[in-house]
Amino acid sequence: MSQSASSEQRSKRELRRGVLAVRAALSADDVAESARALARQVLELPELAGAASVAAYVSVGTEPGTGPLLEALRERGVRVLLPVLLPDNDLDWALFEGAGALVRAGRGLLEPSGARLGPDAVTGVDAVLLPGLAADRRGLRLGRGAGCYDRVLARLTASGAGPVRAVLLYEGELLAHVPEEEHDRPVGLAVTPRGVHRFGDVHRLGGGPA
Ligand SMILES: Nc1nc2c(c(=O)[nH]1)N(C=O)[C@@H](CNc1ccc(C(=O)N[C@@H](CCC(=O)O)C(=O)O)cc1)CN2
Ligand SMILES: Nc1ncnc2c1ncn2[C@@H]1O[C@H](COP(=O)(O)OP(=O)(O)OP(=O)(O)O)[C@@H](O)[C@H]1O
Repeated sequence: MSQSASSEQRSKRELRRGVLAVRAALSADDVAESARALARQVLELPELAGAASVAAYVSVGTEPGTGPLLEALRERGVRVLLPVLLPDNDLDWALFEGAGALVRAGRGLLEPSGARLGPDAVTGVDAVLLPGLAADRRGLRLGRGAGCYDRVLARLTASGAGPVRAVLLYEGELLAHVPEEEHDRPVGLAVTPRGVHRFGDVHRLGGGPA
């Protein structure tokens, strides 16, 4: 198990490098245009139509952009929770209260400056929009490698909460296969600037909600 896990870990590292190199070549205009398109795609999701609360993230650099999306969700009256990175790589959460209430944090991140709601706050939302670097047709997702969102997905499962889980990606990051470790849990959909990709329950691995 440790043998195959470490080869999967090496594959994950290589894949992350490749995706980040492609993202690094995007211009600021590319990122801004994609962010607008991504906002349109997410806002049109029927899965989000009745959502009162959504957990999202504040994009930085060339990540799939969430700026226009965060503003639009807030305008809709949606309660938007944003992550705050904890020293052990778990995530705390605080409310999005406008771009002016975001502060520079470690590791190049922008985080909300308001009251912390606790790591379990994410179990009370209707939808979670996850950052990621790639996903495959089973819905398995590759993240930055700190395991932050693996913890979030595990926490959702453990609590029995069933929010929509959607990873935001660029189109080219939808792959036939991403390396899989035992702790990986699938998401339900991927949203890109071009469209929505729903992953069938038939491919769902053990541990997820029915
Ligand atoms: N915009 C954004 N916010 C997010 C995440 C994310 O991927 N994107 N996260 C997703 O989990 C969480 C923060 N987790 C992080 C974990 C590790 C590193 C990190 O190791 N950064 C490198 C430099 C940048 C990089 O490699 O991409 C470092 O500090 O060396 C950054 C964020 C919550 N907030
Ligand atoms: N539920 C969990 N609790 C604590 N640590 C975990 C959990 N799930 C995974 N991890 C740890 O997180 C580390 C990174 O895992 P992995 O490489 O799959 O990250 P990732 O999914 O790419 O990143 P992220 O979840 O941050 O987006 C691994 O060492 C793994 O053991």
